[in-house]
Amino acid sequence: MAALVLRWKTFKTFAASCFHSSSTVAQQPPLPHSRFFPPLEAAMLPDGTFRGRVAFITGGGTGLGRAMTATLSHLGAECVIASRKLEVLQQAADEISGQTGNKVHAVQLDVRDPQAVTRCVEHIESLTGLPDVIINNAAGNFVCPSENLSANAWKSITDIVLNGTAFVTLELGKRLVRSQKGAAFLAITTIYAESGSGFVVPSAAAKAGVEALYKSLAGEWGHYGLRFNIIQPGPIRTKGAFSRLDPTGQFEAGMLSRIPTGRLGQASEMANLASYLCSDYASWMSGAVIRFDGGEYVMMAGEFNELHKVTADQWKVMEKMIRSTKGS
Ligand SMILES: CC/C=C\C/C=C\C/C=C\C/C=C\C=C\C(=O)SCCNC(=O)CCNC(=O)[C@H](O)C(C)(C)COP(=O)(O)OP(=O)(O)OC[C@H]1O[C@@H](n2cnc3c(N)ncnc32)[C@H](O)[C@@H]1OP(=O)(O)O
Ligand SMILES: NC(=O)C1=CN([C@@H]2O[C@H](COP(=O)(O)OP(=O)(O)OC[C@H]3O[C@@H](n4cnc5c(N)ncnc54)[C@H](OP(=O)(O)O)[C@@H]3O)[C@@H](O)[C@H]2O)C=CC1
Repeated sequence: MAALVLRWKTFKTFAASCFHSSSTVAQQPPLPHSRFFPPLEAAMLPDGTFRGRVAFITGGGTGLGRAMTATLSHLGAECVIASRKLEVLQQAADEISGQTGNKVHAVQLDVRDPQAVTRCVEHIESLTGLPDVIINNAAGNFVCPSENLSANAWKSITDIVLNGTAFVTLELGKRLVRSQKGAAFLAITTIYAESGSGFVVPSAAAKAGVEALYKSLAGEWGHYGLRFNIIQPGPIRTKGAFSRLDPTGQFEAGMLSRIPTGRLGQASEMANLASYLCSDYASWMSGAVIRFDGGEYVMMAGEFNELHKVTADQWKVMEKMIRSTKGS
């Protein structure tokens, strides 16, 4: 019994030193040069930009989805947010609506279920009419060595991200086409949709599929008045992402060091970009893929960017060696 208690105490100490939910894991401060890149939180578009418009946001009750909903609502949109946890959605809807004075509706939906998507869209149509803005933001993800992934784990992520986005996009798209009503679609993917990434393979594959879906429909459905754009965010602190991708917090410092702007992104910045892309100010933008990552992608890709570590003295030595080399 004593041994069991000791093992439990040891585990609790380990857990306390590891898990995000514990107060012992400090968030990394931004790097000093991030002062050159201060995030602006206020909505950048004029008041009323979305007045008379309806926006549908999947996963709109938490994280980035919630921030995008808040900004669109602030700019005058009537919003509908949908995901699995109705209580979370309802609380977000009430809080946002309380702040903006505009209606926010909460609708329970598991995007993996095509029949549920159809029912949800029927409900939205009767509630607000077909939306003018559709943001496919809902996602699932976790880090895991691929040799440990079960078939169901693969299916769970790809069903939410790729199939869920396709079900929502096709169900709404077909109705918009039939009604001859234009709309702006936006999908939230990630920078590794382009490069691929180990340890998040189902997410990488599904997000790449979402990008192909959106770029394809931008070509096919433009003449129906439908635009399709994509944002690839870099790291922005949300509970959903960080708890599943860096549960111990140990990778955050390394991540910051490879972001040239020296800080994580903020949800409000992402919300401003999303609002712009879904607004009439961007009516000539379709099929665009916007990387929004503080420069992280190119920093990781550039073969020589490691030379940041070279000191001034080391550069002198290296330069001397290079200059003294004659011929090949
Ligand atoms: C080096 C990196 C440094 C720092 C990174 C930090 C920050 C982030 C930077 C960039 C982020 C870039 C991209 C981000 C993309 C995102 O999508 S983030 C958003 C994440 N949000 C969510 O995931 C929210 C929703 N998620 C969920 O609901 C669950 O996590 C879910 C598992 C996806 C789905 O839940 P559900 O209840 O439907 O599923 P389960 O029944 O629980 O599981 C289904 C099968 O999956 C297996 N599973 C679950 N978890 C794991 C795990 N951790 N490892 C392995 N397998 C797992 C589970 O066992 C089931 O399979 P089965 O047992 O075979 O049945
Ligand atoms: N934060 C970051 O650093 C980055 C995020 N992203 C992307 O940004 C988007 C938002 O992520 P973020 O806000 O960080 O994380 P969250 O976990 O907060 O957001 C994911 C949302 O998806 C919803 N969701 C999950 N599964 C389903 C489902 N089956 N049906 C309907 N809704 C579902 C969740 O709600 P519920 O549980 O109620 O269903 C939740 O609201 C995602 O597309 C993510 O891939 C991309 C790159 C970086």
